[in-house]
Amino acid sequence: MAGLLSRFFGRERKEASIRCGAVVPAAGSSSRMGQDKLLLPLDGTPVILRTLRALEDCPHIAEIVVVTREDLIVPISGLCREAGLTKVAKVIRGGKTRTESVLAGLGELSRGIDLAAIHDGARPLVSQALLEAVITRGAHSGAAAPAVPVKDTIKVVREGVVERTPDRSVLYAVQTPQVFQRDLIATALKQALAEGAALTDDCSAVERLGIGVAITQGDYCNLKLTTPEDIATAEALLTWREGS
Ligand SMILES: Nc1ccn([C@@H]2O[C@H](COP(=O)(O)OP(=O)(O)OP(=O)(O)O)[C@@H](O)[C@H]2O)c(=O)n1
Ligand SMILES: C[C@](O)(CO)[C@H](O)COP(=O)(O)O
Repeated sequence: MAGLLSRFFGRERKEASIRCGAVVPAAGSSSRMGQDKLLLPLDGTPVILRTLRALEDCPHIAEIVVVTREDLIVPISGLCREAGLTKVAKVIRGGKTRTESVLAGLGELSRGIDLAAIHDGARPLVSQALLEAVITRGAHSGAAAPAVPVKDTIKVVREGVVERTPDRSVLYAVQTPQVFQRDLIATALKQALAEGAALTDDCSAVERLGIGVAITQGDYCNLKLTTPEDIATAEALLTWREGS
């Protein structure tokens, strides 16, 4: 493990020199939303455009690779062009699973970019403060993710019956972007794929290697649009943020 850590985290970085590539998985099927969520207008602006604008505005991000479905390549490329986004280098086809989509995107980042921020296309409300914190931490520690403490009491339920109630004080809901040394996350995801592990986030691949992921402060506003009521929540959050 010490060998792995020194191989991936060996070099100290200075904040000024951070050059991060963003990979945006956007190749999902929106099955829980019931309609294609990435092109849905949120206060008049398509979800994916809000997500990409937030990444474009972050000074640490040098380039963006969007990974999407075949049928969305043209519409998303068009939106980026019309909006004048200059950091979106490629819009490519994704895979059957999120892990495959992320791996495809990592492979398309330019040579010389050795830090990757993986951010869901479906998280359009990510703030500049959150991006700054997690990218800086990822650059220093090799693996970082934003998270928020869970607010509800969580139950482990099997066959409709509560099995146990985990201690809430150690439970966090993890968000994106998740930021990693590029070789580390590529190696971790390839290994997870080869071993047939079904992952719901990218940190899990790194955790499987026994490597710690640092947690930075997440934001309850950085919600992932998953089910229909999330759209109404996101619209309300936008209005609330503009007023504050
Ligand atoms: N094969 C896949 C599956 C998901 N994603 C992306 O991963 C992010 C998080 O996934 P989720 O919100 O679950 O999106 P969907 O997979 O579209 O949703 P669902 O599971 O309800 O179908 C989304 O931006 C989604 O487009 C991807 O790039 N490739
Ligand atoms: C990566 C993620 O957004 C972290 O919260 C989340 O795990 C994606 O999960 P989903 O099953 O694709 O909704």
